Amino acid sequence: MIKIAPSILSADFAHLADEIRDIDQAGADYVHIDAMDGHFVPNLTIGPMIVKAIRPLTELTLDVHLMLSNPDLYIANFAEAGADIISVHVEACPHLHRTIQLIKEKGVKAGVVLNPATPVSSVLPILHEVDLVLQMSVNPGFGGQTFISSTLRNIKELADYRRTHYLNYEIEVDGGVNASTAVECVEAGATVLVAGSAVFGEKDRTQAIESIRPTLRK
Ligand SMILES: O=C(CO)[C@H](O)[C@H](O)COP(=O)(O)O
Repeated sequence: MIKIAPSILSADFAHLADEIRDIDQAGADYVHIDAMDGHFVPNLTIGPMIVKAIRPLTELTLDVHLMLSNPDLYIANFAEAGADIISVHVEACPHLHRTIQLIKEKGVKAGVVLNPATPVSSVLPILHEVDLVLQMSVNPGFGGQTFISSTLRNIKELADYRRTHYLNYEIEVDGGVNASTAVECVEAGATVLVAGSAVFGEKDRTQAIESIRPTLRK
């Protein structure tokens, strides 16, 4: 089954608790939480305090995507706040292996993230250590952007590597995912689809989630 991870970046922050309960009842698998620092990406969003506030509202997996220049400084805070998965950008981690170990030592699943222009070769040495690889299909920082289809090549490469090396990491794709782009992502090998505006921009979240969840699987 393909997992759907609504990104709360597109939620109504004045009613965040209602938005979380709504996607929970609508069949979401993860709550995707984008933490941005105004330095690694040109936007400021969510910190550990918000993750802590969300934690008692749902038993869904809290999938935290750190778009921070120095993620090592904040991993403990996000883990203690209740994150289930913490993902860090390869472009932001000069000591990626150490950062991934730091996440795992906190008892949290570890993910590595690639920007659209980053080659898969940059994460090959860490793929046997991670639970998830997040392929950005837009340049990170904002919701509502157009899907960059050249990133499908990376998804295919990650899926091929997973198969040929008998690994189990999830392949998550984030940015411009909707009912039509979701099909190509899953055909390429993605197993988790992040969707912000395609879920929170719709009134009926059950229908929105089901229209994004393709039935086919590679
Ligand atoms: O990480 C992100 C932006 O950096 C968001 O999760 C992503 O853009 C989701 O929004 P949308 O589905 O509207 O493209």
